[in-house]
Amino acid sequence: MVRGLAGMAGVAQSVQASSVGAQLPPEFARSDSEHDQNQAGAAPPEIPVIDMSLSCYGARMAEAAREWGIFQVVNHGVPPSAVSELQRVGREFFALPQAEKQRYAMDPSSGKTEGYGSTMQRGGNQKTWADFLFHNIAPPSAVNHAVWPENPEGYREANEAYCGHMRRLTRTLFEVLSAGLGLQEGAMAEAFGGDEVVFLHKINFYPPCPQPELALGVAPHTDLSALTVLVPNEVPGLQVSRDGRWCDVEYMPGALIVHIGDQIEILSNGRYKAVLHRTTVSKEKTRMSWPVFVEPPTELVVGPHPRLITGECPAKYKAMKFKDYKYGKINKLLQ
Ligand SMILES: O=C(O)CCC(=O)C(=O)O
Ligand SMILES: [Fe+2]
Repeated sequence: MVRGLAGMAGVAQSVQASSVGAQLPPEFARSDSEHDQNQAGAAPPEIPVIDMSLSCYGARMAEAAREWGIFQVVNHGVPPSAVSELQRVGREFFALPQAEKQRYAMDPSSGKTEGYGSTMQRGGNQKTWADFLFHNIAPPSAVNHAVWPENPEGYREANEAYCGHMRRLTRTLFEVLSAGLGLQEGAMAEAFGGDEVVFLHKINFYPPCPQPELALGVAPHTDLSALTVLVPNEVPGLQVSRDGRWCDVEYMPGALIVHIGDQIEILSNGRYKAVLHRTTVSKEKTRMSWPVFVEPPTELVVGPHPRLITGECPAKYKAMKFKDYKYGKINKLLQ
């Protein structure tokens, strides 16, 4: 499995600034192995949609986490106004002049992993067609408001309001997914740090690309997080790998997309699967997405839950501090 990482090695130059020519600059071209594996024939299977207002949704959600590692949720309780306000401030931030966005530039080489940047992946040889903004939104001890944009107006309020909804939704997802493993409802929340669980907000901005069939917005990867809750805009592009083919995630107005990340796969000792995914880009349209990565605090050790290690099913993963896992994955030392 390719275990790349979305968007950690940032460079200040923006993709938006590169998107003027008729041809794709060569450093953005996909490698051969990432060209479409879609075969002709049967229609690809559809990503599960879970209606959280139904009484029996828990079993379906657990099944989706086992079989797919991704699902969409509807009737999730996050008000549409909170989502549209989050999208508005994100759109308006990316519409600001380059110099203003640059004030928030990230610089991972000096330890500044939050802020604005462009993705450069796989040893820096291949760029992906995306600009982004990263910052923590919770808990308060992990938040640095200096990297939150001052403009547009309402940016902070929109992020804080959305964060409250993410905390509530995540609590429910953790409970349901714990129960699906035969664990106590509170097991997952506790294993990922209780009130100290970290919410990292990212905004992805994929401008129109002159040769979209040659480029990718985000290269194939699984998320480092425990889970990720993502709002897309209406432009399709997210794909997940299933039985050797890439399946499109259909845009469903009002739905949120939940990815199982590496930490839940590890905690569940492989019963739930972190989803391998990537994004394609469009020739005419700007795609945007707003993922919130729900992560353990950096010093917390995550490993398979003791109740899920048995004689028949020994531990499949090494327990380690989240910061060591992150470092290892970013530097491709794992696997
Ligand atoms: O834009 C998307 O839909 C997915 C982005 C993604 O996978 C990521 O930022 O980790
Ligand atoms: Fe991702």
